Amino acid sequence: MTTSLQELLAGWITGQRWFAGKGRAIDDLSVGALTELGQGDPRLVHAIVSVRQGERTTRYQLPIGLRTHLPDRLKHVLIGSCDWDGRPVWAYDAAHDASLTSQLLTGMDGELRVQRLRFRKAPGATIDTSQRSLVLTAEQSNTSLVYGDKYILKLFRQLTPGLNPELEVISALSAAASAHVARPYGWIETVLDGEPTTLAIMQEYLPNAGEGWTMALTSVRDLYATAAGLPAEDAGGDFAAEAHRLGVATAEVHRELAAAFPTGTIEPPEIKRMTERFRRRLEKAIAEVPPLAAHADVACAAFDRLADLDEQIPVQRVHGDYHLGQVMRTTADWVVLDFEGEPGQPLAERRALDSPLRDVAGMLRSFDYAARHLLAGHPRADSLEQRAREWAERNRAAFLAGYSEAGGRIRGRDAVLLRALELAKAVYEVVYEARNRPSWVSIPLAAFG
Ligand SMILES: Nc1ncnc2c1ncn2[C@@H]1O[C@H](COP(=O)(O)OP(=O)(O)O)[C@@H](O)[C@H]1O
Ligand SMILES: O=P(O)(O)O[C@H]1O[C@H](CO)[C@@H](O[C@H]2O[C@H](CO)[C@@H](O)[C@H](O)[C@H]2O)[C@H](O)[C@H]1O
Repeated sequence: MTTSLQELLAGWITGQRWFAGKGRAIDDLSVGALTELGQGDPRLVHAIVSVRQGERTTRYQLPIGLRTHLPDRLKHVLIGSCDWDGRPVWAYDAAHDASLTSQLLTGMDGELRVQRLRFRKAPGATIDTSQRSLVLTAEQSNTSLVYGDKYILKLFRQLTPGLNPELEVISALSAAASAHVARPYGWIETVLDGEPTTLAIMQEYLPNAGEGWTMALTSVRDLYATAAGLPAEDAGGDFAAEAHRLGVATAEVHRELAAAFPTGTIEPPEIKRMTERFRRRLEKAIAEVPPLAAHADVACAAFDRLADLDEQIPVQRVHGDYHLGQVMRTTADWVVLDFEGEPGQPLAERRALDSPLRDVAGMLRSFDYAARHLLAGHPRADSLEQRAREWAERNRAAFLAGYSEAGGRIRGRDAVLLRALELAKAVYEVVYEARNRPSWVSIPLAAFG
């Protein structure tokens, strides 16, 4: 008896890093759309599957490879054996097969349409279809393929109907000649629930760039290793000049976003509603992570002060999930990645206008994270606490100075909004860490001190 592709997928999908419903049984897996992207051997098939677990149904995108003979190099991504067109074949995760992923490049270059799949090329782009792909090992909720040193293609695994905010933003900023985004080359889309839905985005790959988070940690490590008493500015690997430059880049990105998309203001009654939302999230977070209760008064005091703010707040499109892991330093400047907004939020919310200070708050929190995350389990944690504080303060101040000097607005009572946004982000982080990295919960908890 042969196993159906459906049965194979149900057994395989739960073990994938990007599968969001780990730990819960699958009640049903159905293949919603199956598109053959070729006829040969190997052959590429694009599947969209719906996975029902209890009340929740989630759709995932799967590029599946089919071969009659499976080479050793693909055995680690085997899904199983099934019948296809009356013949037994091996099915495997095609993201790892460069001889099949090249079809994604040629598809975009030729603006291919197959059934409901539509391959698109960015205006004015030329795609070099000879590039071969490798899967990025740090894959998390999505799968990224790097083609040579030219392109990076992000395949969204979990699908949400609608235009992806990332594509919308990088297309607009790239058209406005921004120095702070990696230019788009193409994308793949389909229609889900009647809405055009982005399946993958291909951007320029930044081959010699350093990740902001890694660079910041290198600096923190240097400071920890420096003799006590030596000020941060005299320790090797000081990051403050980079933090300042990042502040400048952030203000420029905000200016570009404000020029490319609508802007507005929110009035005091809406500000009150916003603080009520913050309070509700705090209550839910406390129910999930009880140690947060000890800090509730600090957060509530900040939210109260915001609720009393009797002035308008300017709003515009923002990044929405801004932190050091989302920025890369090229030899020329800082480049911002991943304009997708906060994962897990509905698309409408992720595209909604917001205060640019929300991004500023996100990055300020990230400096605190970088300073403290090496403390967990460190034998000299107590004595290094002061150094961590010093590093965070120095880089937060440099970032804010760069942001203001480049025209980013932080004046008057903006500090009240910034503080409330920082603590709202810390509440989000407490829940995020409790779910994903429980040993890190102490980092956002320290934000309420
Ligand atoms: N244009 C790029 N050039 C080089 N590396 C990139 C580029 N875009 C992303 N990366 C690398 O891929 C990682 C994940 O990218 P990101 O867009 O944040 O994906 P995810 O949504 O899965 O977190 C980044 O941290 C970075 O190391
Ligand atoms: O996966 P994304 O990059 O979209 O963002 C999520 O994961 C981030 C962690 O990787 C998380 O950020 C938190 O940890 C960072 C260090 O790893 C730190 O710099 C951030 O300040 C902190 O919020 C992010 O919140 C989450 O949405």
